[in-house]
Amino acid sequence: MSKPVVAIPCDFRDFDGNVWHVVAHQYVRAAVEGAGVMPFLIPALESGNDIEEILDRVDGVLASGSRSNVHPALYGREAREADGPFDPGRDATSLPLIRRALDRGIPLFAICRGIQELNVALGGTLATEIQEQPGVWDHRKPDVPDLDVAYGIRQDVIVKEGSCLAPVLGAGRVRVNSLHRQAIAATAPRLAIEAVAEDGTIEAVSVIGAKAFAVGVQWHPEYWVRTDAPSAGLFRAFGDAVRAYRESKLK
Ligand SMILES: N[C@@H](CCC(=O)NCCCC(=O)O)C(=O)O
Repeated sequence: MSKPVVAIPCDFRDFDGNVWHVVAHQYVRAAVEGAGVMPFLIPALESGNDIEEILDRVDGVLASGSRSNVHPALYGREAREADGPFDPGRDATSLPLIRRALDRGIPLFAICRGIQELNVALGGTLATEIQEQPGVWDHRKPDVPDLDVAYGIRQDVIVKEGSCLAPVLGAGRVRVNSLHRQAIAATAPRLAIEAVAEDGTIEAVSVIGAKAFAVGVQWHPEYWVRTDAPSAGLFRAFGDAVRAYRESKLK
């Protein structure tokens, strides 16, 4: 069987004097090495992407992290300068891709910005600058040049008994990394909370009644997929779901 294909929505980024459609290498590497799938990078177009045509051609969707934030207007809030940076092309691509993948039973794995997109796509809201809330830790990306340090594993999340993730990660404490300043505020009605941090931050969700694997995590399993067992387990589970979906299409 040829390798299954997974759509990864790009960011629209401005650097080196041009604008680019990009995905960070760690997500591509984890898709290839951790999930055993072929990545298909989707341009971050504010209009022009045919979501159904894309989904006709893939066996999974991987919504990656990004320093940009989902635009607050998408969850009914006024946008302030501090809520940025924004990426309307990413929003316009990723949110409909998530919604329609769920409708069509195409496996979905949403990471960091991805879990926030999943929550907003299904009607939830986000909180920003969560470290400013009483009792909430600083979950932001450490301001260091070394990515291994920035993505260093440094906090516990507690995986709920009986959750979708419990068979993959084990229920209870799991060590993860953390690089975010936003988080789920109001959880979308169709989402079940799978894991939380000790400060109450929602760290993982699953889609209630999903036809296939449909999980979002706030941390970054892609970064240590080669060496960290929980990270590898998540990508293996996603890859298995993608292969099962592809086989079901071939029947
Ligand atoms: N922008 C959102 C999501 C954070 C995220 O995806 N972080 C990974 C990228 C980190 C970086 O390169 O800066 C938030 O801040 O909550």
